[in-house]
Amino acid sequence: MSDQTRTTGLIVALDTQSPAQASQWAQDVGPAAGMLKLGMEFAYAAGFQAVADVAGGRPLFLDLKLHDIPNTVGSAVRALSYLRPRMLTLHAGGGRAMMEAARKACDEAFPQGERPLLLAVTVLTSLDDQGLAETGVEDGARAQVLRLGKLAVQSGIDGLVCSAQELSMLRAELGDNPVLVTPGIRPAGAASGDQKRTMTPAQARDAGADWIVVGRPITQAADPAAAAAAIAAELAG
Ligand SMILES: O=c1ccn([C@@H]2O[C@H](COP(=O)(O)O)[C@@H](O)[C@H]2O)c(=O)[nH]1
Repeated sequence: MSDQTRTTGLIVALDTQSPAQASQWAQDVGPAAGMLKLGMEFAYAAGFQAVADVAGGRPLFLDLKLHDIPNTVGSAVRALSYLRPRMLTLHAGGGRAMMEAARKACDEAFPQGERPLLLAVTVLTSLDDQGLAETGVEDGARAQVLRLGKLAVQSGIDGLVCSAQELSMLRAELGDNPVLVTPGIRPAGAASGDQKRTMTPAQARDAGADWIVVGRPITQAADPAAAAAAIAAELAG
């Protein structure tokens, strides 16, 4: 069922170790990308000054998936505050105290009205039920996403990273407020690669995504600009 009041934006994942390549992709995708995502691969290889340079003032989704003891995660959030990301990720599996520490650090370290949205990663989209069972979670991805999603919201987290397959369940259980961001998006016919819980851009939009995250289907396309424009058009259609 399509939610006519919600608009779904495109976040492009700039997964590379090269600042020149990331900048080129950022330029290629232009305004089709409502946000640019830079994560572990880029930050570890190129450094955080390069993160700021590539974002260049455009809205930054800093996808570092923080996961450590509360004191360390809180300190990391404070240390990252100079980058002024629009969204910042941490793992919900770090637990209530860790998520509360991240939220407290955000409230203290960012100027009023400028704190990033904190997003909790529930179950990675590269995991199916079988892969998740190997980690000891035996009642499936949907149950775990809902459990962690509820915990994250109770802990002061603004939104969730989940697969589009869980969107309708989360909207029914948690309502309109949490910002729901879905990677694992594949246009019809695109290779899934290591992603297990996938949906198309239009399916994710209709299920209630605020943002979809797309990397390789854009960055590895022969024409990244055209690939991004096609996905933006699918979302708008
Ligand atoms: O559960 C998650 C959380 C984050 N990601 C990130 O999204 C992109 C997806 O890239 P594709 O090339 O479109 O598969 C990537 O940067 C991941 O780190 C995710 O895929 N799943």
